[in-house]
Amino acid sequence: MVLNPVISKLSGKLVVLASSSPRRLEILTNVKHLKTPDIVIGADTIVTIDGLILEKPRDKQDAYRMLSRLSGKEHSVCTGVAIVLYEETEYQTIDFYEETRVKFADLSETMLWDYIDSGEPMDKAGGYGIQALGGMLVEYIHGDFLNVVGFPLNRFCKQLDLLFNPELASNEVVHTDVRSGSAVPPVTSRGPMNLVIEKVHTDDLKRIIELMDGFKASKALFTASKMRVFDLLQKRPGLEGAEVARGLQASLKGTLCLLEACVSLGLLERKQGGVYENSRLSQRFLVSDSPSSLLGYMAHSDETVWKLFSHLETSVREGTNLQAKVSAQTTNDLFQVMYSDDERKLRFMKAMHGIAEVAGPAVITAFDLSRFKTACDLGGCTGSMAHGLAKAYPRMSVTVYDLPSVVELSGTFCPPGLDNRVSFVAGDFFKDRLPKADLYILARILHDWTDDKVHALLSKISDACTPGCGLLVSEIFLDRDRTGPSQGLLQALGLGPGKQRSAGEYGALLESHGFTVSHIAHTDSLLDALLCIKD
Ligand SMILES: C[S@@+](CC[C@H](N)C(=O)[O-])C[C@H]1O[C@@H](n2cnc3c(N)ncnc32)[C@H](O)[C@@H]1O
Repeated sequence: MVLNPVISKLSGKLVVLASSSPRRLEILTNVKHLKTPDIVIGADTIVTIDGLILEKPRDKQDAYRMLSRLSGKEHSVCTGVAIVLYEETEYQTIDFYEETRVKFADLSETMLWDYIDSGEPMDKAGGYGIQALGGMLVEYIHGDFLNVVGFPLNRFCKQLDLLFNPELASNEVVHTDVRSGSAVPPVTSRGPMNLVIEKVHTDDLKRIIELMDGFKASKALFTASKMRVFDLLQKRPGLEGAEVARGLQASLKGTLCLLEACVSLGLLERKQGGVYENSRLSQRFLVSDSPSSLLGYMAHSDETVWKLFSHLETSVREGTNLQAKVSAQTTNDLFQVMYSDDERKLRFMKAMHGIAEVAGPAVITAFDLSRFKTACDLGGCTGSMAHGLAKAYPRMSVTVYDLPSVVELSGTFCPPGLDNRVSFVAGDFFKDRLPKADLYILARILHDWTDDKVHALLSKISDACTPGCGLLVSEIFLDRDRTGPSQGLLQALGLGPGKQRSAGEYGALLESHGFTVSHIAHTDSLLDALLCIKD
């Protein structure tokens, strides 16, 4: 096909590219000169692999997750394009998508991080740009190269050809939607230019509103969880709104609003006949008897964290920690504050248990720990991680070490059958002698403490270790430049005296106590992990 005659159909017309992508703008402006307003072209590109859609990475960690998922595999790049053509009082829409298969080479950690640190992945679907540095990640492609860059020019021209030369239309399937101005009067009365909402603006607007409304979504989730909406619908799927209201002993109007909000958030589904069912998400995380239930974490977030965050401004202004703000206690030990109330303590333990059950398996299996025969999980709380370790490593015995008031309640969380290899020891890891072990674990411990306290604890662990002993640290690792992940940076806002750190910062602390970092794993789960060995 000779492209130029087709594309020249656009000259003399003002074409609005409804996309913020500079790459699409470049592809289109290279082939035509834009003048009068008649056509809007919208396009968006996604990358898909193993049934997952990868859009633009939120932050470096997200880019890392995407690129390591793509490493060594073939994936699809799909660009959807919509062309809206205005002619007098009518407009016509054509939409299509183009798919290109791309195979990535096996990427080393260094290559991945060098590429992420170049900053290139951040505004690109799938986290790479094939036209620039990202080209070095690619082994081969099948299909249109420009489609991977962001705009399938060849297919676009074919569609224009069909549009301007309909007599040449082949059997190709084109979705065309012609509407008359009289059918949609408000549209035509405003004129075509008013219809052009730049995608960049709508995306930005959506993002900012989403952030502003974040608290409403959280509170709707907390409330539905607290009122056991998901448990009710798990037991009795397919209830109507009025039946749910009766089951919850709540008002019909309020219940319907809550159910509809939950549908919009993907927590519930409304089926034919207007009945409600749990979505996959709520079946997995919001039902009490699910093994991955996060209801405990939800209650802690609602009852404790939510209240703390209502003091955020004061804490930022005064530099005080949020815990101290609400409790009026002078101690810097947030656990003394947290555990001063039994109900709050149990809620906290349930929260820790829920997260450990969900995120623990990725940490436990991030490295081969089979050479360690005894482990001690310092601050191991309910023993969730310890039971996971004992299950994953059948020759390992694990001691859970935590404060006496925690150990006295941890029995209620124990799964049956494994108790002989998991034991609990009560003590204070800053003051008391640590149990002997080949492997020590600090899961979500160090972020709660200042550097001084971290040094004190690491020094005790180092003294308890013989050469070859391991220490596994699991935390949310911040990116090297502290620009993400936001989950870690938001957690830092609610911390007491503690601090979020990068893997490099943890490594430096550990090395100052005679440990050598052996492996770092950025898991796809909530927590990352670092394994180091005593010199
Ligand atoms: C944030 S939680 C993490 C729990 C668990 N490691 C996990 O990942 O689910 C911190 C734990 O450290 C324990 N802890 C705090 N101070 C302690 C101390 N001085 N000695 C022993 N354990 C302590 C707390 O009781 C709590 O269980």
